[in-house]
Amino acid sequence: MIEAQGLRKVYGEKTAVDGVSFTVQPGKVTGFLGPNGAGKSTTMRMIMGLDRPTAGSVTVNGVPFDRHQAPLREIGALLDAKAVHTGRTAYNHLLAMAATHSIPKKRIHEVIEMTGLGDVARKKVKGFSLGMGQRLGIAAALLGNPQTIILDEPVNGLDPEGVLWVRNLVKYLAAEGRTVFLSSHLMSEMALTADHLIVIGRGKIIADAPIGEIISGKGTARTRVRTDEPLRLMQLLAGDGVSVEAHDRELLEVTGLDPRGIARTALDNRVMVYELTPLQASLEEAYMELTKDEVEYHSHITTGPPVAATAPAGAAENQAAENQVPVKTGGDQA
Ligand SMILES: Nc1ncnc2c1ncn2[C@@H]1O[C@H](COP(=O)(O)OP(=O)(O)OP(=O)(O)O)[C@@H](O)[C@H]1O
Repeated sequence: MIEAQGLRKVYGEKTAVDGVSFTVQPGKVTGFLGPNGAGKSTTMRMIMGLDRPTAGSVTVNGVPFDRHQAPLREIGALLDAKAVHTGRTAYNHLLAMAATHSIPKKRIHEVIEMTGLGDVARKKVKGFSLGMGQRLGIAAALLGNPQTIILDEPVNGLDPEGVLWVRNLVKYLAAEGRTVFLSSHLMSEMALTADHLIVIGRGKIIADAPIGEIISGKGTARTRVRTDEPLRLMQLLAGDGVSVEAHDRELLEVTGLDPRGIARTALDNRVMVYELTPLQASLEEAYMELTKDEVEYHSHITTGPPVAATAPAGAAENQAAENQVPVKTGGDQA
């Protein structure tokens, strides 16, 4: 378990982490999300005793990292895959780490096998690809068979097989009752991997909840509707807080009204509907909504969106249906 209490880190004028408190529970994969510069790496470094907090405290399995007699056996971390002596072979890198904790050679072979490094274990690290370096970092994190594992961007540079492997590995480790804390900017991957999320923005915790709660609490629920009178239904549904997009001649996507409300309107007006599918918001949408005011480094989109057609109720639908172009209509339009 990882427990942070009022954890704060100030670098000169910059408050990187602003008094955060959270608990990372065993038996779950906890994702750590936040925009660039939000304070994720600084928090992870403080957990690992690599940065001293300006205020507050953080413990790993009940004890601050630097008070553990054998820290590698308590917590394993991949923070920077490049922080390796590149003149050493992968095996010797692990051997040097193992020697500090009297970890037997058998365990080195186990983690090499587990991380798929068997063929390159005797090769010098300086020739390693990004993905091989990540695998070695994960091998090092697992070396002491620790109860708690922290991985900062573990899938960075991994091929699809490697991404799947990390996903299954962290789920397996959590299922064994270990504490797994990982960061990633890949929302789709996080959605498949994490049970719980902690979201940080500008050094402060902005969400700490099970992933399902975060998605349902922030994303906007939509409903896919199939009907043979899309234009009529579009006009009937559009109103205050309801927007409707036409996707093709028969398909609408409705935001702001639940399937029952859509069915009621269709029935009252004798419009036949032959599909009503609730669409769950994605983690990416929920995350963007959560962090929209917390992003320090904004991108500026210079090209327009691929689909530009938006219109008030009744205006552009005919054109859209003809062209089979998505078009929005409804009360939330400007
Ligand atoms: N050693 C340092 N000296 C000064 N400022 C620092 C230092 N380390 C981090 N910072 C600043 O603290 C803030 C938080 O940085 P941190 O690396 O923890 O963010 P992050 O969430 O990990 O970002 P990213 O997703 O880009 O890796 C940033 O504004 C960063 O510039």
